Amino acid sequence: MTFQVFDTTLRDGAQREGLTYSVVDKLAVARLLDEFGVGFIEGGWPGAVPKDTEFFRRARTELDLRHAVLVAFGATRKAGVSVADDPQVRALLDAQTTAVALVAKADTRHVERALRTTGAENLAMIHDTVDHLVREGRRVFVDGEHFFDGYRHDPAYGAAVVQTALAAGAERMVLCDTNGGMLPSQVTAVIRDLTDRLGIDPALFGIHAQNDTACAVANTIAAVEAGVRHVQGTANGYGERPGNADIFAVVANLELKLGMPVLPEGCLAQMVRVSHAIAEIANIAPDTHQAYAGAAAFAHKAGLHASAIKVDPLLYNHVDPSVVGNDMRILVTEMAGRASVELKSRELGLDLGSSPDALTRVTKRVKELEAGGWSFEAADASFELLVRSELPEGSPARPFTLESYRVLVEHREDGGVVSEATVKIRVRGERVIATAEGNGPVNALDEALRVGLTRHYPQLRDFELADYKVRILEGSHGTGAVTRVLLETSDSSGRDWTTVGVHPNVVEASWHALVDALTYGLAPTPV
Ligand SMILES: CC(=O)SCCNC(=O)CCNC(=O)[C@H](O)C(C)(C)COP(=O)(O)OP(=O)(O)OC[C@H]1O[C@@H](n2cnc3c(N)ncnc32)[C@H](O)[C@@H]1OP(=O)(O)O
Ligand SMILES: CC(=O)C(=O)O
Repeated sequence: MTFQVFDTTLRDGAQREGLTYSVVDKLAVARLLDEFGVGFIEGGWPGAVPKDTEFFRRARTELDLRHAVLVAFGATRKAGVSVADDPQVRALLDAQTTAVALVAKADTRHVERALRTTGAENLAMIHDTVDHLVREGRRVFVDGEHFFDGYRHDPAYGAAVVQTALAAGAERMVLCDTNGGMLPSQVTAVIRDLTDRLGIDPALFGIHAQNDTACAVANTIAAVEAGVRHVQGTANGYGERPGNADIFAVVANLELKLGMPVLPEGCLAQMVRVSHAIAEIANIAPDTHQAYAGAAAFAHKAGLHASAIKVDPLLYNHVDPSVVGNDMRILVTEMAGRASVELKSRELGLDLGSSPDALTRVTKRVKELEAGGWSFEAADASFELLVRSELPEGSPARPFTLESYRVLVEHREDGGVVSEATVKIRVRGERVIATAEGNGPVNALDEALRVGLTRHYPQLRDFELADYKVRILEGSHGTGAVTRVLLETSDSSGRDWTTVGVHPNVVEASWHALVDALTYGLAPTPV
């Protein structure tokens, strides 16, 4: 039976607190999911959510999906109502998708207490709705809500729901862990028991796992190992409460661990791009530590890791990062050894391997500086300048030498606060005194330096201070607190680079980061 990858980013994913898609967002996410190669995209609940009705209307002309089938989601008919007269069911047909997913109650406690009807009427609701939609030419998937809880409570009723849905023509019966409370062993036990009880192929089942025990991906994989051949999930695990099974981790595990080619050729490598693009649309910062797709998924900090990676990257990576479109990164911190520093330098295009003394000096220097509060992990440009200073060719010359700087903060009677900075510097043999105002001391210093330097370095006009982060670090070993500043600079060519400065005084810490930023950015040979 064909394996089905069913994405519900636009339905269950949209149930995440704080996430709201516009119709245009939904169309863009659907295109991305299609590029990732999922087989089904559940677009929302037409008739219940006006935006979803509109999404399906526009999808008809604006989406040209290559891999995926669009699915409209809704509920079984209401109790005591004829299916043909149920406006929600009508709305599902009006969405004009080839496939429909129906949520159906599968737990007697929900039937009796939430639906306030009988088990027999709920089975009739399932039968009538599936039958009606199939007769209207739809492929129908039935999501058995609270299936696992319900089955553990009353297995005979859970089995009756499955039989009813499949007999009425449902293509797959999706077993839902709606409250997300299952563990993998419990998922396996229910599927085995259900399969034995009904004597049917578990490939007819699907799995939809919420993540309340942080086991959604594991539960999904357990279901597949028990024979299920339809998996549901969402991009980056977005969803109701803690979320849903992360479709990226599910698919990568299936392809790379279980050897099941569930995506079209070449699509797995789109993962990181698609994951980040969807995060961008959802306006949620990508989770750096997300398995497979996170920027830190293959980032190595420990010196011992790096020393083995130098021999063979796979010694410390569970898969080759490039198969999911990710990269391995070496982080240089206080935990670095010589191998980490050498590999990181190589990543930056510098050869420390043939200068063992320089390698030792840089490693020692990194450890000393990190002990004093510096952090090179996110400040590649400062690290690169440090490495270059130890190489025979030396670091790029500072674009100026400092005589002094001074910063004033003026609180004005009208409530305005203005900073003013004066720098006295030597640029190419010339003494320059420059003054500028800014909205803060660092901005004023940056402006004053630009005033003083731009005549000699016109490209400075193109530099932009993109981000500025300050962290106060507790003093250790009896020293006072220090301030660490991370400065991100960018230019119009798309280059961006981060520098670090540390000092008890925040302005001086910022100054160090600023000087590194200009030195790096103005280096004659781009570094
Ligand atoms: C497990 C899941 O996450 S499934 C997805 C859930 N998603 C959503 O709920 C998002 C969209 N929902 C909505 O916009 C609204 O809840 C609507 C339009 C569906 C319903 O709104 P309302 O008519 O105001 O009803 P309300 O939300 O209060 O209650 C749901 C109704 O559906 C009924 N219902 C619940 N589950 C089912 C089901 N599986 N099959 C049929 N009817 C159901 C309830 O009994 C209740 O009926 P009642 O109004 O006759 O008591
Ligand atoms: C259908 C669904 O989202 C659930 O049961 O969790």
